[in-house]
Amino acid sequence: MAASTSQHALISIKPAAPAASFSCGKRAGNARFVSATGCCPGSRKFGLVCAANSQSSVIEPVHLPSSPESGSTPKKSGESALILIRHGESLWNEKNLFTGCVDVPLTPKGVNEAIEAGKRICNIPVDVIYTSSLIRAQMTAMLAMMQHRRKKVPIIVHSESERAHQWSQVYSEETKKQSIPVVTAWQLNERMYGELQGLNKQETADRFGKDQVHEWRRSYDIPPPNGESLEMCAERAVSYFKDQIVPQLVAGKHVMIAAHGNSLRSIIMHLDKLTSQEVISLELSTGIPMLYIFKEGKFIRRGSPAGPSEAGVYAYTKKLAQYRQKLDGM
Ligand SMILES: O=C(O)[C@H](O)COP(=O)(O)O
Repeated sequence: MAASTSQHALISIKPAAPAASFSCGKRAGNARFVSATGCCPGSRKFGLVCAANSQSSVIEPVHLPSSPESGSTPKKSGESALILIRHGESLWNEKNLFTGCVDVPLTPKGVNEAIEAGKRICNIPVDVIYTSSLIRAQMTAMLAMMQHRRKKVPIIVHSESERAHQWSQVYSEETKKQSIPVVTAWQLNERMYGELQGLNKQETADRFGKDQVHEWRRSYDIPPPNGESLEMCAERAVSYFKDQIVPQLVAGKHVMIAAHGNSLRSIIMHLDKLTSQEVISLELSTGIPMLYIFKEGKFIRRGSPAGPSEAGVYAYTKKLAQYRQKLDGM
């Protein structure tokens, strides 16, 4: 199997390994997730506190935005929207370099992708945004939200120190209603690509063989040299999703996650119950939003909203259609 690029498909399941068939909602086979048991040393590196210590920064955003009167989102509606978006093209995507946890910004094309992604989701409610601690995901989230018709202001929640937290408080309830908290979490970072970080993907394939490089890039449990496998990435990303993000959805909050090819692959693997064989073929394009509806404890995949007026998304759920009508009336 040739090393595949992840640039051309929204969320495509390619015919990869023999007998790997994809069916949405199929039970997981040998996919397994282990809860993170401690703080990643990387949390210090990124200047962020670990999940266990950052409860307030994650929980607090629930109080920040909106009430139904503010044109925001219905509470306890029994369903919530979950938007996943891989960051737009980065400078190292453009150069075809392994990036991992190296913190590089978007290219102009990536900026455009983020803006276009924002247009696709501009009618879908968002109450809280989660991004990784990396600038390419944060830029994508911000640029996308600039397109939203509700025109709320995304505000990064700073939790790196008590002072940063205190000094970024907002003292107007009205202003808070017009804001969307943006929670940054290292757990959503791209998989750490180890000694491949900074290497050219094509040159690496030429040197080590394309099968070896494909195994490093797409297998579930084989890590690149001194890096994280998808399984290791899932241990932190899926644990964070379950511990911090699912409670928001359960509380009726609509959530957007801007993250990375592999941290999102691990979350999608969990949501769609893909097996470790099936996930090999899962590819995510840069800057394409994907919508899930969380209802009665289940995640229903709705694909990618094709545009701001895509009928299917709004026809599918009454609540989204009502939200859209409200925006039309504003
Ligand atoms: O970290 C990277 O290089 C990319 O964001 C993802 O790379 P991959 O498609 O090789 O996993």
